[in-house]
Amino acid sequence: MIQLDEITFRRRDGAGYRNVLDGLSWSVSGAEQVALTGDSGSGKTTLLNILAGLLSPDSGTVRINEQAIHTYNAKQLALYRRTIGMIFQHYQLLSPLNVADNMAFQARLNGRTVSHKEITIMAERLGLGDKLDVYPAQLSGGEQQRVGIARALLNRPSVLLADEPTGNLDSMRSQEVLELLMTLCQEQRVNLIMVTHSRALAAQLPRQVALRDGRLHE
Ligand SMILES: Nc1ncnc2c1ncn2[C@@H]1O[C@H](COP(=O)(O)OP(=O)(O)OP(=O)(O)O)[C@@H](O)[C@H]1O
Repeated sequence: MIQLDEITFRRRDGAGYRNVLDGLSWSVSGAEQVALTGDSGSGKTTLLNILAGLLSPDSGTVRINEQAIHTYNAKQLALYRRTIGMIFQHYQLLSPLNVADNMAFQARLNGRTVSHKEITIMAERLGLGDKLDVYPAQLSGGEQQRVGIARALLNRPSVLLADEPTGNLDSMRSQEVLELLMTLCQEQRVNLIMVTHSRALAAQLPRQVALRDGRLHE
């Protein structure tokens, strides 16, 4: 459950400032899957970063599952960030760890025990069943992307923020990864917010919103 009210976020623009987000309000119910679209520079990544607690709005309120994160201090935000999942175009896998350990990394960092069985099941679902012992450098871009998805989901997040999660993949792979992401989020009842430039991908999510002039349009 996400509730944003009257969010304003400004960036320096030449000599002055510009409101990238300008009185933005938005409500997303639990486990809803939403595609976030908008022109380049419209503020999509800024909005994801606010939802992730990486940026604070200049004004307005941000409630994620009843947590008023706009009131949080740095320590509280760090704890909050552990409860959400983030998938970015650059998957940031850890090169000295094999696929299995990369998958479990985030959950373990949060003190959650991840069994080998859990890792194996997730790997099978993502078509990585025979890759658990190999290292990121030996994987294709699509495989690395799927390890990133597994890592986020094994952490059992309540919200998954995905910024162009299929950005580096060809259209067939993008389609595959999107379908997996949607299915797994549905099964785990995870709120999925996915930024994409692709109309074809956006159209497959049950809800689409476009960021324009600092606000969201359904
Ligand atoms: N660190 C920064 N300092 C100043 N301005 C920034 C910074 N990061 C982004 N901006 C500006 O804020 C605006 C929104 O950027 P943002 O990255 O959120 O857009 P976006 O919709 O995600 O774009 P894209 O689709 O190209 O990734 C842009 O005008 C950008 O130039």
